[in-house]
Amino acid sequence: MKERMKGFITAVHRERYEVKVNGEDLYARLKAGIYFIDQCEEEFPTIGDNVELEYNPLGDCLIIKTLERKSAFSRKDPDVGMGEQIIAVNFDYVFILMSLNYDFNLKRLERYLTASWQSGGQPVIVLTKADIAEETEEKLELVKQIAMGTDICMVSAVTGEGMEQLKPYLEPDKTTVFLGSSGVGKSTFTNYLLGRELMKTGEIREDDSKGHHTTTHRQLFVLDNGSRIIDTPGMRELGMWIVDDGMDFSFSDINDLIMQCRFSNCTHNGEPGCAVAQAMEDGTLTEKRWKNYRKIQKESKFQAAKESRQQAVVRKKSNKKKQGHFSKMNETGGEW
Ligand SMILES: Nc1nc2c(ncn2[C@@H]2O[C@H](COP(=O)(O)OP(=O)(O)OP(=O)(O)O)[C@@H](O)[C@H]2O)c(=O)[nH]1
Ligand SMILES: [Zn+2]
Repeated sequence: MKERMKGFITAVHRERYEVKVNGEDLYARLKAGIYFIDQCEEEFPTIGDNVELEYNPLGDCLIIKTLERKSAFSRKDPDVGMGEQIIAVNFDYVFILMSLNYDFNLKRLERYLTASWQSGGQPVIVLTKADIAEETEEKLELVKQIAMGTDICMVSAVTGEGMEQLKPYLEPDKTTVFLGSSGVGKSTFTNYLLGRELMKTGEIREDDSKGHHTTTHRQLFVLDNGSRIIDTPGMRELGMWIVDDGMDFSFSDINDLIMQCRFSNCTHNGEPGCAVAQAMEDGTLTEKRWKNYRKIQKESKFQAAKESRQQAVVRKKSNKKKQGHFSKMNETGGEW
């Protein structure tokens, strides 16, 4: 019997995982007989996952089980039918970043809050760019009205003001993810917390199967006190998705109903076998909630269309400045 151990995934490469096992960094692979079989019951591990593995003193360990997650952000993945794409797991806090100027949008904040509560993590509202904000008192009042008890911090990554308010969350062994639209200052904020240039230190050199070096971006950062930050590209996209199809997060009960309608193109206006109508009849769905769903759905479509137009403009501008360079996109993000 091989020795079994528990580990924590700190990085995901193409086929290998970096795992912390009893304080030691090891490489691991998925055990094929468990993960690559038809009807595999294990979730594929991702950064932040706790796993069980078979220790191999001579080479890569073998991951045999993905342990239960205490929190997760996922998204329905259109490429895998009904499948789900896991974005981040096992975080304690979700910092919802919103800037106090261009990005200030209460509807969106509401959506981020709902998504955060549903993820199992605890949201904390972080209002960024306090150094250049105007009408801060008024805005803070508005945020308080929808925050419903969620802590609110106002910070600047440029002057450092307000940062001490985040200390109670950024504790050793706690994990935080950031949620927010492009340009709110996530990179600047992460750099501030790390106290160094992320782009310079965040790169991993990896040998691919043909011996070429590839560079990927590190996605789990450990602050000096041992507190962890997960920063995956998926978390960045999630911000946009929540605004796009916020429905998937806030109204999962209604989504489940809609999937049960007899006709896949049911408009829920009296068709036979409509699960929405049925639920309203049994009283499991109130008319008020249904109306609210319809209303937000309409707004979210409108908002998504507006944002994709804005994004297109920003992209065009930044491509002109520098052919699609990523860091340039970050900078232009702050201009609108
Ligand atoms: N004045 C001021 N500017 C800031 C602050 N934080 C970020 N910025 C600026 O805002 C712009 C966008 O910041 P980023 O950190 O790149 O934003 P981001 O959220 O990482 O953007 P994406 O990478 O597109 O998701 C940059 O020009 C930053 O210099 C702040 O606290 N105060
Ligand atoms: Zn229906």
